Amino acid sequence: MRRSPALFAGESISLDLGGREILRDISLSVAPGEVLGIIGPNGAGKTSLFEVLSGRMRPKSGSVRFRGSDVTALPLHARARLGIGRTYQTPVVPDELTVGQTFKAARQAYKPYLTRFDAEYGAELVGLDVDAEERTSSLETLNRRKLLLACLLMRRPALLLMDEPAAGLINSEVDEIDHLIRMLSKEMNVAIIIVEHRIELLETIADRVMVMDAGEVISEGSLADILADPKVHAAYFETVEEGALDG
Ligand SMILES: Nc1ncnc2c1ncn2[C@@H]1O[C@H](COP(=O)(O)OP(=O)(O)OP(=O)(O)O)[C@@H](O)[C@H]1O
Repeated sequence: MRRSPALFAGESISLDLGGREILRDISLSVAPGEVLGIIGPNGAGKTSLFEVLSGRMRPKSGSVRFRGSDVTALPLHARARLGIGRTYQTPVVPDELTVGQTFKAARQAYKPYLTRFDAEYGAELVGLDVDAEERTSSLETLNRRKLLLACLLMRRPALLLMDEPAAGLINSEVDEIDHLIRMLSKEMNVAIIIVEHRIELLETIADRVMVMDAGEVISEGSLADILADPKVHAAYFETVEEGALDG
């Protein structure tokens, strides 16, 4: 299959933290509209890789490229302005604010300031149906995730880095997130890199999957390819209970 040119790429990324090697020579790329899934046992380095890709950490070596430019030296907020959005494993909302105030803060986070219509567009995309006067602290996990995602989507990002977007959700809610990710990638051409523990979620949404273990990429390909890879089984069965990769 011929792949479209990369929108975003990490090239030979290595990272040390606290004197330990956390990431070693990791390369990846994603094209517009493509979903790349990243899995790996606990401590594999998935979140650390996101820190480097999003601009919260500088790698020891290697580079990050977006739309052909080297963005390795740009911090998170500068990458956000270019069109890179990131979501976190825990959906931390601004507790003191209402939903409406949160949208307003997001609209005015940086110039050009967005309008109410942009905020409505974001809320509509994610299907967020809550009162603007409601406090964000009273929202359930799914609506917290939707609110934070809406705040990103109102700026129409070209790339989303999503760290376990289904964490803390029940099955029907996971289906909603799954549907949303497919809509964003396939209908709106957003490139998405998603860290996910639940392999069944990747089955329906990921075009390709990359497996990490102990700071390295140990396998890459379709979900069927990586599930058939003995290296992946070895990495999982050494660290998680037997049967985690079945089904
Ligand atoms: N600030 C830090 N200083 C030192 N070591 C760190 C730091 N942050 C993470 N690590 C270590 O880096 C390794 C990779 O952690 P990371 O959180 O990136 O893995 P992960 O694959 O996201 O794991 P999980 O699935 O449990 O979230 C772990 O061994 C962790 O202890």
